[in-house]
Amino acid sequence: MDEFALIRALLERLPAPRPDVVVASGDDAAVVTPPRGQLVLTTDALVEGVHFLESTITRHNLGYKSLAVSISDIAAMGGEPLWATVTLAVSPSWREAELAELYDGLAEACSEFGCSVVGGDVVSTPGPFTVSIALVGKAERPILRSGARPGDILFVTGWLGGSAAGLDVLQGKHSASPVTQAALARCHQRPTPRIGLGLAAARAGVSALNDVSDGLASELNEIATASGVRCVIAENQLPIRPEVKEHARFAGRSAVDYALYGGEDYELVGAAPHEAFARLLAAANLYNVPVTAIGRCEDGDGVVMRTADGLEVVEAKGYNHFTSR
Ligand SMILES: Nc1ncnc2c1ncn2[C@@H]1O[C@H](COP(=O)(O)OP(=O)(O)OP(=O)(O)O)[C@@H](O)[C@H]1O
Ligand SMILES: Cc1ncc(C[n+]2csc(CCOP(=O)(O)O)c2C)c(N)n1
Ligand SMILES: [Mg+2]
Ligand SMILES: [Mg+2]
Ligand SMILES: [Mg+2]
Repeated sequence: MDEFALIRALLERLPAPRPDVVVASGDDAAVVTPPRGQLVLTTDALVEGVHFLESTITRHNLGYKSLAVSISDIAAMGGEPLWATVTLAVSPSWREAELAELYDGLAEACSEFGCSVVGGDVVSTPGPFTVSIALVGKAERPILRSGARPGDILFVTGWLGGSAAGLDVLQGKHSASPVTQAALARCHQRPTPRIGLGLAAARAGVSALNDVSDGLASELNEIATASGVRCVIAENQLPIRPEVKEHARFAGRSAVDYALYGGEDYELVGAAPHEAFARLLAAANLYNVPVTAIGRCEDGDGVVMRTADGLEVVEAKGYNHFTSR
């Protein structure tokens, strides 16, 4: 592979940039026109062997997911994505055609979510393949993790547990039916960042927001710590994906564990005063994605869950890069 021919071939896969991009790839840096409001910046890396294996994701879906997870962080700020840079550390085991497939997935996510790749870097590595994406977005009223107050309602968008159960399926741990397996694999490979609901949350006056990358337990603990509140959730209110319950029965695991500790669902979890929550629910009708109340914020600290047996402490023990393996 020639570095410069590779870059040209990859750029051909991308859609035309947004109108606010003055100079995209091709010069020393990109040039963009700043929007009104505030800018939000995020970056995340996906590493072969840690975030994916050849058996757990296609090249196309890896491109899609690597942008989707960064968009999810912008959504969790109540913002919308604008411009991305993409860094590839390519190991010798990868061929140009596989990188082109990855770029097709990236291009699909750019078109679907309205953002542009404006630059990047390609380097060789003796180590595992790595894709790292930096993303700039805009937010008129950024929603922090620290704004939750006692009395606020805790809520989560969409469905939980699908990604971790999907990873089980993709690693050969079978679940009930082929239809269930396909649905769970899709959750793992193609998460949908909740941009519309994040914007609706900002307009509604939601007080705190986070996205579910490491697991609901971890994200709620981050809100509790940043806001100085106690999060009290109810086990029987968690919106666990029905296919996860089916898979969990076959796997002999608890469906609630997938929801609390599995991670990579890229749903939004937040807190809102009653009136703001009512406004969010009304707006959510537009998006065909449920918004579910899962508990309340109280005075105190930490996260607890009401179960049939009483209150259980929910530790911050989701995915952790330095303790999970
Ligand atoms: N190497 C670093 N240098 C500076 N800040 C960092 C670094 N790594 C993480 N952070 C910051 O720490 C905070 C928490 O990072 P973390 O990666 O846990 O959040 P996240 O991206 O929402 O979660 P996830 O990576 O699980 O999706 C973020 O504000 C992030 O920008
Ligand atoms: C092969 C394989 N093994 C395990 C996992 C699970 N996993 C990896 S990183 C992570 C948290 C999110 O990443 P980050 O915190 O870096 O944003 C999770 C849940 C996977 N996806 N693939
Ligand atoms: Mg991160
Ligand atoms: Mg996040
Ligand atoms: Mg993480």
